Amino acid sequence: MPDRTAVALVAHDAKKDEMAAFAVAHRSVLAACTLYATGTTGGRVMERCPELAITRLKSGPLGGDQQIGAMIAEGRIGALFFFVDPLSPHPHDVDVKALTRLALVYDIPVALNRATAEILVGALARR
Ligand SMILES: O=C(CO)COP(=O)(O)O
Repeated sequence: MPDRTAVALVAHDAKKDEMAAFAVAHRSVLAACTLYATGTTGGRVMERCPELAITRLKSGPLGGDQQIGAMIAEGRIGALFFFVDPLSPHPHDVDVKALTRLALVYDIPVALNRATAEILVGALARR
């Protein structure tokens, strides 16, 4: 069983402002979770929410997406918030695909956009 209290935050560059705003809006729910993030996303969220303890992994293009994917495979992540930019090319597109694929393989809740994230964070709040 995945660690249901552990949450990963990932956002493409064009979605980082949205991820930071999402974290601000739901900081109390997120504070009750064990938080992991890819490097730049984690930095941006911590700028806005310095009270959140976030373990920052490598930046996505440098392996951070793969690190989170490996944690999912190990049962160490219970939910993934991954704000995807569908309108830009990404040099590490294969890593992005691998991360979302592993989230499906291990059947963890995944929010790929803000609308779904609002629903998922509500579910986390009720746990
Ligand atoms: O590239 C990413 C997702 O694919 C996210 O990585 P950063 O948070 O380091 O920008």
